[in-house]
Amino acid sequence: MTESAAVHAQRVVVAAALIESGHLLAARRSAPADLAGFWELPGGKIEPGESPTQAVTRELREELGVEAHALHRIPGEHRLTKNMVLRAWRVCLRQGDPQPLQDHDRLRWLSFHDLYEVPWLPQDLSFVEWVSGELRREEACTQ
Ligand SMILES: Nc1nc2c([nH]c(=O)n2[C@H]2C[C@H](O)[C@@H](COP(=O)(O)OP(=O)(O)OP(=O)(O)O)O2)c(=O)[nH]1
Repeated sequence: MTESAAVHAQRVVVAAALIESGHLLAARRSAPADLAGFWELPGGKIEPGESPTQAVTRELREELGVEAHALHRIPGEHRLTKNMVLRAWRVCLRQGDPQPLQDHDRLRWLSFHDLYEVPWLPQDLSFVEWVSGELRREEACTQ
């Protein structure tokens, strides 16, 4: 890779929309100071050699102590910085009960009705909006 290509290489942050029984898992960030207290979809940066879905699985193992599987990407993306972009995946839980082991100090399972009760990071809102549509459809099917 040329020097200028390396400077412009894009780092991807993967975020997981973990949905179970009509609820989305939201995580409250504990650091850094400017993000602490805001809620997000758990995840992190893709490591060299990893696919996005492998990164989702690794991050959820590290941060929440669960085994999870990325099903498909959620449309859209958010540019975080010149070299970093946020993308999200719809994820299902395979094993375990999520715990805030790393980067977060609280977790909540949110239903369609309380999805916006927490202060989301603004950059996550388009993904939360997509999830809202999914949860509304799921709820309609179970009535
Ligand atoms: N994981 C995650 N990060 C988000 C979201 N929204 C958002 O702006 N970010 C930002 C916060 C951070 O600047 C960056 C991801 O950093 P991170 O600290 O979670 O990444 P990481 O687990 O790989 O940790 P590290 O390499 O920085 O130690 O993306 C989101 O929904 N999930």
